Amino acid sequence: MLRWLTAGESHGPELIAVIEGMPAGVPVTREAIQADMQRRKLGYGRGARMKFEQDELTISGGVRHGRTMGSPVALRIGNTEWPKWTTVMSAEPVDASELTGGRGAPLTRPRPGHADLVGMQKYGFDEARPVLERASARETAARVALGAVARAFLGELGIRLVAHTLAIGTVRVPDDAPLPLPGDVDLLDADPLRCLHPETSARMVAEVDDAHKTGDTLGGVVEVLAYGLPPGLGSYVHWDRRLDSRLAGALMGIQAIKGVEVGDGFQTTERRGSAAHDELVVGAEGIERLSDRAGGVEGGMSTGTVLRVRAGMKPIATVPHALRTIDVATGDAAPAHHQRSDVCAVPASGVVAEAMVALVLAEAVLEKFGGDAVSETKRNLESYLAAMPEALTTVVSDGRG
Ligand SMILES: Cc1cc2nc3c(=O)[nH]c(=O)nc-3n(C[C@H](O)[C@H](O)[C@H](O)COP(=O)(O)O)c2cc1C
Ligand SMILES: C=C(O[C@@H]1CC(C(=O)O)=C[C@@H](OP(=O)(O)O)[C@H]1O)C(=O)O
Repeated sequence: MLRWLTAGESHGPELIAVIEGMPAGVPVTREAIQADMQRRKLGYGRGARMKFEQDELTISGGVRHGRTMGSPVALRIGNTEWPKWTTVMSAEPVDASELTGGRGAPLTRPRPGHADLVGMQKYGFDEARPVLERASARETAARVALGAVARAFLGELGIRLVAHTLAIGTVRVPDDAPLPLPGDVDLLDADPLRCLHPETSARMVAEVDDAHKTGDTLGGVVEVLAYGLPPGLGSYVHWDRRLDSRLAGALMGIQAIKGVEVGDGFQTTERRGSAAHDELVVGAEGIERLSDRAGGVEGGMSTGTVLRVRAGMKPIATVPHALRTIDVATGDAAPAHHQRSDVCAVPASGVVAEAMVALVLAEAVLEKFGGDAVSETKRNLESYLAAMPEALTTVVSDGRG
């Protein structure tokens, strides 16, 4: 069983992440995790905070000499901005007089579209600070750190992931553009929007500029691809064991994600059955699918073809051209609170989505193949594939072709 948790607030001293159930022998280094966290900070349209705040990673447990030991992997991500927040976010009680102005001023004008108002109602707060501190997507730095460990584990089994930006607002990569391969990650990271289609990327930049100029914000769509999966991860036997259900839950669990598609998703609903599925033929190396509309999942199980899932992000709620709200301290109409914000965080969401998919796949792999050491997981996976009757063998796409 693989389980993981994160803790920590947006302006607290640090984020904490723990993953339990990772086999021994997985290569994990501070440098590799830090590199993934750095990728999450990229993207045209991110706010100033991404530039001045640094993620300071410490591996506090579970790793020795660059390899996991089978014990819980514990990670700390220190926040270099903490010295500015020691009073506002102090764990110890502070005097009310210390919280009167600046950062300490009560946030009583909840932002429509953020967690502010309902969080106050639910947890009994009279201002939004304690709500937004945890609702904030700052927490996704911890998920990306855990996802880096999951990705390293999957990498040992030949499973490789890549995420890219498919749309920013209404600007979308053409349907016939080639899919990114795992080897394209550096190219994607070098693009301002993490988009592999240069013409579309340039239009996306213009779209972000326009939203910025008009005091507005943007959402979009990201896609995650996983290459090298064996058939049979997940199961059709129960709803909560379906791989697509678990992927959808994990992706919807990312702040601001409002829709998930597997494969061609909603587009499939517009097709007739004769043009909606992936027909099977016998090829040189076994059974092949003539198309990949299903996105690598049939019956809640991986098919062994490329896994393709998409997540749709709503526009950022902290709109500079502030939305109408109520000041809950006075009951009067007021503009929503706004200090600074991302204009667009879709490219970062792609990196987070990749981490979430890696965590779900790592869990599904361990459920099927087990293993206290990654070498054992690998042996079990190989023997499962070797024992597959020839008449049932499909070609696994490793993303090299
Ligand atoms: C990477 C990332 C960055 C985000 N940056 C902001 C931001 O700067 N301002 C903002 O209001 N929301 C931002 N959000 C979205 C909010 O966290 C999210 O809308 C909020 O937690 C409410 O949750 P919901 O949108 O799922 O209802 C970001 C989300 C992600 C994934
Ligand atoms: C800090 C991060 O993202 C933050 C997520 C976020 C939100 O409301 O989700 C709001 C912004 O923070 P602030 O309101 O303090 O400017 C983002 O910068 C991060 O991704 O590391």
